[in-house]
Amino acid sequence: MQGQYRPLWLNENSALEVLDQRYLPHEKRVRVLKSGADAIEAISDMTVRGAGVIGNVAAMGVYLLAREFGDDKKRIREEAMKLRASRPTAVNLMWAVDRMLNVIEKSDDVLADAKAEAIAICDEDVKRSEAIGKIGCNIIEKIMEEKKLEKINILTHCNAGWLAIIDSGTALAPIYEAHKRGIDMHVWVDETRPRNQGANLTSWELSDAGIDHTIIADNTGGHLMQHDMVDMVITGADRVTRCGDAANKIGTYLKALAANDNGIPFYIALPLSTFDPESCNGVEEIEIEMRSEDEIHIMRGIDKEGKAQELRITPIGSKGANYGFDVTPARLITGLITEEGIIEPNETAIREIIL
Ligand SMILES: CSC[C@H]1O[C@H](OP(=O)(O)O)[C@H](O)[C@@H]1O
Repeated sequence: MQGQYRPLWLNENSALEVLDQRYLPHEKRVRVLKSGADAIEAISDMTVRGAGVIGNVAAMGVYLLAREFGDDKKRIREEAMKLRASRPTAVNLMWAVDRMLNVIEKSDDVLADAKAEAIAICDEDVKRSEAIGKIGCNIIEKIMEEKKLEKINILTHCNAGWLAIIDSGTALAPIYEAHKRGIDMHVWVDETRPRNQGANLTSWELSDAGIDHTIIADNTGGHLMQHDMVDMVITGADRVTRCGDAANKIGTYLKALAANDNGIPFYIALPLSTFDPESCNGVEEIEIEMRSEDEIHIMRGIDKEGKAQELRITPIGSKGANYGFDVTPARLITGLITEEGIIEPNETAIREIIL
């Protein structure tokens, strides 16, 4: 299951190797995960991140638990529950652990079945992201036709490329497909404070693919939209309720408001595994991850000599509040791009597909 654009793979000893996303774009470091505890740590400290990949690593983490605890299904389940709680917002994590545990429950050969299921979950994401790419690209072409555009400007927030869902992502999948189809395009990349997934990861992916892009400070999008410099917005999602509210990286909601005010189409791209049928009102029902305030106070990067540095940018003593996600209400979303087609963000349309 190793491919050029895979952020995780099994090595020859069947241990899990992951691309350590904390060091990108400056260093391509690989971390080896040998146990369920390693997988929990890698998800919590954001060695790996992005809704889909968190789910993949969680699935592999359950397989690693099977390697540790053999046929002891009770122990595997207990440890898997810790894995399930390693980040609270992205629903793919819970979905993947539950799917693994269902297979293990019925299995007579726990290790072999766990390995096969974890690989299947990863491989299915390749198909999902490919389909999202094609379906989303058709929308890009439609918008260009309607607006008679020769070149399209797309804004994206955070990173929802192949580092987040193998092999081409969710929000970036239509952009990769458009590039393949030879569409003239430019991407505005929100830096995505405080962890800078846009500035560090999306820009790295797009540079590697040779796609024209510009990194902007998070607060720039509204201004660009007022001046007709954005034709559409596409983001990923960590959890979408059965009524169409979408939790995504903090700051997404403000972009959706600005897009709505300026009549700009705002799409969310997601695999069906990101839907949460249990919840409806996302603002009230989705748990928002709170992360360490250090991520607000401290910037990481490299100096002129290429040496890694951490710099405190706030006064010692000032408090920081680090909300990881926000919820964009369905009324601000033009459409949900999924592997099954475009879904309107409302309960009737979503129920038809997921229930
Ligand atoms: C495929 S969705 C990617 C998704 O992941 C982000 O969160 P994080 O970097 O904290 O895992 C974000 O909300 C993106 O849209």
